[in-house]
Amino acid sequence: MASLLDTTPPSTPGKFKPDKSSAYLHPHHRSLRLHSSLSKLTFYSFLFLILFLFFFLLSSPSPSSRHQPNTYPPGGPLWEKKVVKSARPKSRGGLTVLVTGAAGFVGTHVSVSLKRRGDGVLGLDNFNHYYDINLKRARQKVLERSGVFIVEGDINDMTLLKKLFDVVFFTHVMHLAAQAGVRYAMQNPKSYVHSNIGGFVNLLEVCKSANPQPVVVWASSSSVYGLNSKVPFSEKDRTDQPASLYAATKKAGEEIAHTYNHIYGLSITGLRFFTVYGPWGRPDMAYFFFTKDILKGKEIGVFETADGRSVARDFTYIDDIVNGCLAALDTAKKSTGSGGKKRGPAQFRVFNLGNTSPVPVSRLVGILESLLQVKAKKKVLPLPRNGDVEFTHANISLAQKDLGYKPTTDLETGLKKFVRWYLSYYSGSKKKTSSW
Ligand SMILES: O=C(O)[C@H]1O[C@H](OP(=O)(O)OP(=O)(O)OC[C@H]2O[C@@H](n3ccc(=O)[nH]c3=O)[C@H](O)[C@@H]2O)[C@H](O)[C@@H](O)[C@H]1O
Repeated sequence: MASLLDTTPPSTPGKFKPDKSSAYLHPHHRSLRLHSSLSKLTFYSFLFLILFLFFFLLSSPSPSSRHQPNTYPPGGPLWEKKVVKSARPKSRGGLTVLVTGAAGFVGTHVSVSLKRRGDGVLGLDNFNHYYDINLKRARQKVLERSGVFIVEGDINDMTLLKKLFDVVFFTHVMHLAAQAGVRYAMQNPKSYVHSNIGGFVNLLEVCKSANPQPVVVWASSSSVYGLNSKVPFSEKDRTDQPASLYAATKKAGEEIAHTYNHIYGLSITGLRFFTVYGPWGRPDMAYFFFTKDILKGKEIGVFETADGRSVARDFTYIDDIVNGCLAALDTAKKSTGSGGKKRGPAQFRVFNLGNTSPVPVSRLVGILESLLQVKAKKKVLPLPRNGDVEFTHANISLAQKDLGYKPTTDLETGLKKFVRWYLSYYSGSKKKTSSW
C-alpha cells in the first residue's frame, strides 16, 4: 500500500497526474483527496488485473481453449467448425481419421475413399514445394468437393497437432506425410530426417499422449529391402541394407514405431508400398515424367544393370493400395494405452502392399509409347549409384491373409487410366477422367 500513497505516476499516464498544489491544502481536504485517489487507483488496478486475466486466459493453449474460438493459430471458430465437421463420421460406427499428407498422391485417394464410405476425415498437409504445388492445390479442391478439409500445417508442429487432438477424438491416424523420392535424398538429406524421422516421432508423441490413443497406420516403403536379393521380398527378409537415405529413414520409422508400440501400447501398422502409380500421381516418379518428356519429344534415360538387364519394379496401382490402406485401418486392433501409459501389449504389424509382378522399366516405356502413340527418345544408362535398387518384387501373402489384400490392376490397365487422367488434367479439360 505504501507505494500507492506516494505520487509515482502509474503506467497509464494522463489518468493520474501528481498535483503539486496538494502540499498546501488543509489536512482534512488533503486526506479526502488522498482517499479519492486511492480508490481510483484501486479501481484501475482491479480493472487492469481483470483485463490481464481475461486476455491471458484467451491466449492460453490449455485444453479448455477448445471452447474458446478465435484464440489459437490457426484456430478461430470457423476453422474449428470446419475441422469438426470434416472429421465427423456419417454414422456412429464410422472411423474418425486424421490423414497426414492428405494433399499428397496416396493421401488424396485414401481420404476421398474414406469419406465416401462415411468415415470422418481430417486432412493435414504442409503443401511443401518438393513438386508442383498446383497439383497439390488441385487435389485439395477435389478433397473439398468430397467434404474433406485440409489443415495447412506440418507434422513437426507439436502445438498444432495437440490442438487438433484437442478438438477431435481421432480413432485412427493414417500417416502418409513424408519426404518421398529415393534420388532426391542426395540433394536434400535433411528434409528426410526432418519429415520421416522428426515428424513421425512428433506425431507418435501426440498419439501416445492422447486419451484414448488412436490406432496408427503409416506408409513405410519397399525401399527398406534395399540390397536384399532374396525374391520375392517377404516381411521376414532382412531390411538392414538400405540403398538410399530415404530407405534408411523409412527403416528407422519402422524401428521407432516398434518402440512406441512397446512402451506406450500404441497399435501400429506399417505398410510397405511398392512403387505406387496412377491418376493424380507424383511428378517426380519415372512413369510420370517419362510421359511428360515423351510427349515433349525429350530424351528419357532408362536405367539398366551392370549386366545389361533393365531395372524392374513391382508397380502397384493406386486403387489397390487404397484398398490395402482401408483394410489395414479396418482390421487394426485398438491401442491399449491412454494418456502416455501402456495398459497391455498392443498390435504391431508390417505388410507388403505390392502387385507381385515386377515389370522392367523398358516395358513401362513401351506401354507408354503405345498409349501416347509417340516413340520415346530412349537413352539407356547404367543404373546410377544414387539410391536406386535393381528390382523390387513383393510377396503379399501376409497382407492377403490378414487384410484380404488382392491387387487387381496390371501395369497396362493402370497406365491407361493414368494417361487418360494426365492428358485431361494438363489439357485443362473439365471432363472427368477418374471417378472424382
Ligand atoms: O516403392 C517405394 O517405396 C518407392 O517407390 C518409388 O521409388 P522408385 O521405385 O524408385 O520409383 P521411380 O522413381 O518412379 O522409378 C521407377 C523405376 O524407373 C527407373 N528410372 C527412374 C528414373 C529415370 O530417369 N530412369 C529410370 O529408369 C528407376 O530405376 C526405377 O526402377 C517412389 O518414388 C519412392 O518414393 C518410394 O515410395
